[in-house]
Amino acid sequence: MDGQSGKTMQSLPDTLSSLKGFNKYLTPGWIESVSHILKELTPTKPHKVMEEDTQNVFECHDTELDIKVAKIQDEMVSLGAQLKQKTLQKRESLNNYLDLKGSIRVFCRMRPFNHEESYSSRTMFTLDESNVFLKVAETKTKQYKFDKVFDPCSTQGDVFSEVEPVIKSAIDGYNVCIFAYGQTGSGKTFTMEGKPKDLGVIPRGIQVLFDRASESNSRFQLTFSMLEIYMGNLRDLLVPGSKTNGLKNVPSLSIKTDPDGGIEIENLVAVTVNNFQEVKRLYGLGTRLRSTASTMANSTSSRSHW
Ligand SMILES: Nc1ncnc2c1ncn2[C@@H]1O[C@H](COP(=O)(O)OP(=O)(O)OP(=O)(O)O)[C@@H](O)[C@H]1O
Repeated sequence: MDGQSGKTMQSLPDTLSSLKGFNKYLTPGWIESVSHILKELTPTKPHKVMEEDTQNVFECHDTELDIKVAKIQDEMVSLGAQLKQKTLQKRESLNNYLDLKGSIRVFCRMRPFNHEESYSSRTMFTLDESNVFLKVAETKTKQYKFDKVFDPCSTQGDVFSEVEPVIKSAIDGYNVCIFAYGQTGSGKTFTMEGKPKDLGVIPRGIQVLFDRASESNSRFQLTFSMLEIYMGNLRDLLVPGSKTNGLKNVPSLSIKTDPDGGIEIENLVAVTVNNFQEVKRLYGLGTRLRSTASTMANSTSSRSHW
C-alpha cells in the first residue's frame, strides 16, 4: 500500500460521515461499492509503515486500521438496513396513495386557444379542479366531471406531478398504462412528448424510471418497445431495416393471451436500455416510422419530439 492509500484510509471515516448528509449517495449501489472497496482494503498481510511524502510521514498500525475498517463495515451494514427500511416505507406510502386515488383515473387538460380559435366565442370553461362546462347552446351548458382538470394555464410539471406516482409504482411491480385521447390538434403530443425545453409525460417518466431503478434495492433490466395500432393492425416500430424496406413490408403483429390472463405481443422487439439517451434515440427511430408521421392532417399539430 502506498502513502496516498494510507492517507485515504485514515480519512475514510470522516469522508463517509460527511457523505451521510447527502442522501443521494446512499443508494444500494453506492453502499455496495464502498463495502467492496473496504473488503479490498482490509489488510490480509501485515504492513508496517505508510508514508505520504518525504515531508509528511505517518504510521498506521495494523490493529488501529483493522478497528477502523471494522467500524466502517458495521456502519455500512447499518446504513444498508436503514436504506432498505426507508425504501419499504416509501413504497408502502406510494401504494396507499394510489389505492386512495383509484386505479383508473381520467384527467382532462384544456389547451390554450390558438390564434384562429381565440376569435370564436368561449365554449368551454372550468369551474374547479374537477369540472368542465361545455356551452352547447346559448342558454344550455353541459357539465363533465373528471378526476382532475388542468386549465389552459397548467404547466407540463403540473400534469406530470399527477402522473408521476403511477409511473413510480411500475418499479414496484404494478402494471401501468398511461394514454392520451382526443381529436387531432387537441394537445396529445404536446402533453405526452412536449418540446425540448418543456418536456412532457414520456421523457419525464423515463427519467423517473431510471432514477427510481437506480435508487432501488433490487436490480432491474429495462427494455424498450414501440408499436403502433393503425388501421386495425399492430406494427412494430423498432423492426430493424423497416425504414429501408418500406412500411408495407413490416409484418403485422398478433396479440396472445397467456393462461394467466397476461397479454403478450408476439415477436415484438424489446431493446435493453441503460439510460435516458438510449431511450431517446430509439424513440426517435420509432417515431420516424409511425404512419401518422407523414400525414399532417392538422396544420397545428406539433409532431415535435423531445
Ligand atoms: N397545453 C398547451 N399549451 C400550449 N400549446 C399547446 C398545448 N397543447 C397543445 N398545444 C399546441 O397545440 C397544437 C396542437 O397540439 P398537438 O400537436 O399536441 O395535438 P395532437 O392532439 O397531438 O394532434 P394530432 O392528433 O394531430 O397529432 C400544437 O401547436 C401544440 O404546440
